[in-house]
Amino acid sequence: MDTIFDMETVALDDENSALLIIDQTQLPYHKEILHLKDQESIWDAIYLLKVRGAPAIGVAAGFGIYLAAKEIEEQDFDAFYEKFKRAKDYLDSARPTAVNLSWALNRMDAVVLANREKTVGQIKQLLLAEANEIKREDIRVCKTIGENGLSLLKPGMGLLTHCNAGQLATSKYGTATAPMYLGQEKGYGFRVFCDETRPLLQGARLTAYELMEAGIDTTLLCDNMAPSVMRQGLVDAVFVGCDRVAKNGDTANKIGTSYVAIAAKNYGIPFYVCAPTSTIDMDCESGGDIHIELRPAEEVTEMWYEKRMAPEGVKVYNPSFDVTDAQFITAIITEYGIAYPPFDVSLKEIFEKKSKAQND
Ligand SMILES: CSC[C@@H](O)[C@@H](O)C(=O)COP(=O)(O)O
Repeated sequence: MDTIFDMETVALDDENSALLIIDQTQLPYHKEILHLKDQESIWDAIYLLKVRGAPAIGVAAGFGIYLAAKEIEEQDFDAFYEKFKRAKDYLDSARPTAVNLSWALNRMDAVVLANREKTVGQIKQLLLAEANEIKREDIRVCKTIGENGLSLLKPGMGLLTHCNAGQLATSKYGTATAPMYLGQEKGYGFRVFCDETRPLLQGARLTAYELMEAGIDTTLLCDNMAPSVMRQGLVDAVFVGCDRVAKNGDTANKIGTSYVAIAAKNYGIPFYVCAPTSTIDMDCESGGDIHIELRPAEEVTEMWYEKRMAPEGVKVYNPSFDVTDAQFITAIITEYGIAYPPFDVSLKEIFEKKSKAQND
């Protein structure tokens, strides 16, 4: 168990009824696998960002709700479903912004409802199969996003990313990092700048760590440095992940993403959002409808310091995400192709392509 690539971000130990995750709050210095056996610890792991990143949260939710279902003793469908629904709503409340959490739980719910004529034992087996499929799909989807993203790049380019939309935020490859990893395999020699991403430093602790483990030329930036390196001509393209993309292309991602997008537009640098279709919410009209998670003040004032840094009693505003307006986004890279503005048209086409592929 040497590098992050030998470990799985999220896995199921069915025999011992446990969800296994790498504790991301301990990285990069401690590689610890947590064995989560009850719903409260799974909820906590999501809320406390031990498992994080939209796709990885979705995979964890799939396995998590399967484990909850497995524990339900009732054999009568209605009694089983009542408890299942309660467990689903509970997990769904762990974090509000990444749509993959409710997307995965709704997918599992649909399996239960479509099989109400079967025995509860059979339904549990179908839930296991669906949770495994959510994970397998995530791996396939990230690889295809990587190939689509790489088609836009040339060897030797300078790339910039914000937050962690890497292997640790997904089951494999990541989304924004997938073109970087695939490029590395082909000897593209990218130079990657990663923003530290305050307040939780996912860029410094996680992205820098995983890119370096893959042997990629990595430079860490404080969050206020991106415009400076862009002005010096060191950045040819920006790649970021996302937590929810609205129908019009407005995109919620980790706080700070929107200012990177605004700076990129100012310097004429393409700004790409890497989005599995599971993260595109066609029921959400625009960024204004996205629920932005507010997190505890201590993450800003205390968490990364030996003693409290900010004055006692200061008011703190700590939103976890911001919305990048569609006008600053050059393209949205999905597993079904690359969507260009106007996004209300191109995203619709992406979903038409998806439903055609699923029906063929
Ligand atoms: C492929 S992960 C995409 C996003 O989920 C990621 O960039 C991000 O914003 C994660 O936020 P986090 O609060 O760490 O879960």
